[in-house]
Amino acid sequence: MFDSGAAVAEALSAAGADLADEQRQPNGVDLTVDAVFEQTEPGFVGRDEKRVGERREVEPVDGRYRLDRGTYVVRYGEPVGIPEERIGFVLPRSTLLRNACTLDTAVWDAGYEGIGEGRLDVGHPIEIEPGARIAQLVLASADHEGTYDGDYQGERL
Ligand SMILES: O=c1ccn([C@H]2C[C@H](O)[C@@H](COP(=O)(O)OP(=O)(O)OP(=O)(O)O)O2)c(=O)[nH]1
Repeated sequence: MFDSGAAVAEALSAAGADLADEQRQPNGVDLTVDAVFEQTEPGFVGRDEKRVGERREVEPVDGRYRLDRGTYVVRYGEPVGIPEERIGFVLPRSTLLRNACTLDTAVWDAGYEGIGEGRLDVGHPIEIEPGARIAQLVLASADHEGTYDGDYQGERL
């Protein structure tokens, strides 16, 4: 069972997000793009440790990110808080898909609070304005033991 968009908006507002009316959708809340990065060195995923590799921030040109084909990392503009008994998924706005681009999401855990990131795949060059809505967060009911207490807890808050 998924929460209504109003319930998702309530969870984000409780986490400190200042939502515009157009971000409130029937089934979720749109997230905006705050920054775009290109990875410049390998990251590391080991058995016990992990590290995010260096990246370079893409600067807008004449008010737009002008992105060539490739894989980028985006930072979302809103603080997110995933309530207990919920799991979050961030899906791409369909206009991205309609333009041969997409976003990938991992699991947004119950108890996570922070300003998260996602992978933006650009399959055909696209222009995106900083602050534009690019994704939608939905919340579903979920059983869990414990809440998120990992390295990204509280990131960028
Ligand atoms: O696309 C996503 C998915 C999740 N998150 C946030 C919420 C999530 O709760 C947190 C940690 O995600 P995950 O547990 O998948 O990361 P990890 O690499 O396993 O890190 P950790 O070892 O801290 O669990 O990152 C994102 O920013 N982007």
